[in-house]
Amino acid sequence: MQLKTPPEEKANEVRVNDSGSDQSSQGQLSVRSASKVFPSLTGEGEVCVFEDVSIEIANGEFVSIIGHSGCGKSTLLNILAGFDSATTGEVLVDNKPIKGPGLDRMVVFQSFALMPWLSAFENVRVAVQSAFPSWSKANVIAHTNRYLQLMGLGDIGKKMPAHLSGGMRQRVGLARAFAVQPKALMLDEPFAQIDALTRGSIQDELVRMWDKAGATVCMVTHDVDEAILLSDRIALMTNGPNARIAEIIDVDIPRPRTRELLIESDDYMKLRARILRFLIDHNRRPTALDDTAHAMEAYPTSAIQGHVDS
Ligand SMILES: Nc1ncnc2c1ncn2[C@@H]1O[C@H](COP(=O)(O)OP(=O)(O)OP(=O)(O)O)[C@@H](O)[C@H]1O
Repeated sequence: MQLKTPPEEKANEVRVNDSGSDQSSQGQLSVRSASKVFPSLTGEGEVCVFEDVSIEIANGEFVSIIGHSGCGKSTLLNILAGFDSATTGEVLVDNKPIKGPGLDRMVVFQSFALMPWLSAFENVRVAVQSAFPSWSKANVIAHTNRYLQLMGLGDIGKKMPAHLSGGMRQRVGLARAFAVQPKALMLDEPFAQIDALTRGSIQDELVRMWDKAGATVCMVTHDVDEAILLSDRIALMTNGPNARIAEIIDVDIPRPRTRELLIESDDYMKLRARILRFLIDHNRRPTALDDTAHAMEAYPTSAIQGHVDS
């Protein structure tokens, strides 16, 4: 079985973009002893969502974060994206403090976040133009078309987001994110609103793009199978308030991974059981959900089963 290029090797690759200039694929993310405190929603006092969270994500690595609702996964992603800041601790990209959003870190949201007044093509083109202001118009258009095609969107560029399915919209979101050639990509439950069959093919496209682009990826998901299918490592968070990263698990399953191979794999089964056990043990309502059947319901198998069934 062929192994994917290791992250450290990918990190050393030099990509040549359409402008002809070299762009190294650096994108190391560091979260060091970070905490986040919000004013309480009741208006009284404060709530520490997570505390003492530390994780180093290497250049080109794909890391997923899993934990129960409210433990602060999206908050952590927002901090990495620069939309918010940690209350204490350090959050760095390539060893430099993150001070705000930037085109070196693109975010793909569950809700797609496309500009509804622009066509699919324009959504991507505008981002490419902002990222590479010195490029000629022809280069920007060619680059935009290339990424639309890579996501299987060659024919739909003129369509408006409202006229696209959820799967198509998310393909545009991913094309836009990768077209900017960011150092790091934050994915906030990117497939949550997409039906299981479409999800499988977009996940495949995501892996293909990621493998080509060499960007670091940090993804939040509730889907255990999706995390195992896509990730190099999976960080498991305890419940909030005061959530922490309890453990970070290596996914030592060779790439390329297919759903068919995964369901035959003992390593996959063991890993899946380990993560589900963690989630059951950390459930807020242990008596109501303390069996695997309920956990399977809460953490769907769609990423694997949906595709195999098709
Ligand atoms: N701006 C804010 N002000 C106050 N509290 C906030 C703010 N943003 C998030 N929170 C609180 O922080 C906690 C963590 O929210 P967050 O969305 O990061 O959790 P999550 O793990 O991503 O949850 P889910 O899986 O449901 O998306 C929640 O209790 C939420 O109410």
